[in-house]
Amino acid sequence: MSSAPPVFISAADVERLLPRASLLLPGLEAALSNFSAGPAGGVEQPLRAVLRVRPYRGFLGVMPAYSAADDALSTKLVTFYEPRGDSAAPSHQATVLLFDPRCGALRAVLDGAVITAKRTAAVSAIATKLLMPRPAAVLCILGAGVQARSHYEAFTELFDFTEVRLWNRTEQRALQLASSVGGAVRVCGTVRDAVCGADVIVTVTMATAPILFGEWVKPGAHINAVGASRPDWRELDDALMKSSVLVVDSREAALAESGDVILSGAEIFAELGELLKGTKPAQPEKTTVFKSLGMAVEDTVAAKFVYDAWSAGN
Ligand SMILES: NC(=O)C1=CN([C@@H]2O[C@H](COP(=O)(O)OP(=O)(O)OC[C@H]3O[C@@H](n4cnc5c(N)ncnc54)[C@H](O)[C@@H]3O)[C@@H](O)[C@H]2O)C=CC1
Ligand SMILES: O=C([O-])C1=[NH+]CCC1
Repeated sequence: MSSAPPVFISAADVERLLPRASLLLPGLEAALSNFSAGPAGGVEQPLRAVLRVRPYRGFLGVMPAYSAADDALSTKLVTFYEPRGDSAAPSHQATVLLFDPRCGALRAVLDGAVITAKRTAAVSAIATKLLMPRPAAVLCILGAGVQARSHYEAFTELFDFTEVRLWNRTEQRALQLASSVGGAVRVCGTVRDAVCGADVIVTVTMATAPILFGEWVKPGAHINAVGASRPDWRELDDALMKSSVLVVDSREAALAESGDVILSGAEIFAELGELLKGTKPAQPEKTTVFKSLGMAVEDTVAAKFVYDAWSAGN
């Protein structure tokens, strides 16, 4: 049973087998609900271990999870490094190991970068579906890297925005992203101009201090706060954190890892899984923040999706 060597699934093959983040929505919605159901939900997921690579301002995260509903066992190894002008390497690199949960044998080694990009955008889309104002016309993305692209692709597929705005710390990078995607994107020179009147805002930067301020945000807007995954890093200011209904992927992780949550002292209203289960109301009429840190079980769901498609000969 354990003798077959593991398969290696490259980034190109993950992209081919998982062409759209939206394919993950049913599996991720179920996994988020199961996670928030506690032990009865059958998700085993410890807080990730994050090791510092101090001389290089880098981090290595180890993210294991088992999902009984999916009967899938995996761990992701993800490195993320603060921006350095001299490095051509992507800021985030990842590998997912998928095991046979029945015997512990390693079945697949998958490139984790595409999985991370797509599952994160899919989870933001799940939160947005529940929390965005109705109607929602203007989407604003702050950041122009890997996650900015995956969020642009998922959100323009799933929602009917009439305008998409983009801001990045270096405008050139925003212009490059805007010209490489299919649709019309307005590149803005300041965060304030970009978010003014926006219905849905996505923050996907490597910022370590707030870039988005509550006074600029339209009441009732929904924000997906995806960056700032260290306890001393910020993307959102205290005013925005404290005046919004705050939804997180994992309470435990938010209280241990999110500078926006810890340093603002904002109260967590619910986990996304609780909104999905209906045990907490979504409140789309209010200003809402979904603080995403990324969960191992999301990678488990995505890796199993890709491995099953690969095994089926697709
Ligand atoms: N919540 C989740 O599940 C996940 C969150 N992330 C986080 O999302 C964020 C974006 O990740 P990627 O797109 O992969 O990174 P990336 O390196 O591809 O893009 C980062 C973007 O942030 C900008 N940036 C860099 N330093 C900045 C600063 N000090 N202020 C404002 N902008 C700055 C860069 O110009 C670039 O456009 C990161 O914070 C990352 O850790 C990444 C993966 C999963
Ligand atoms: O979930 C994830 O893979 C990550 N979250 C923050 C950095 C990487």
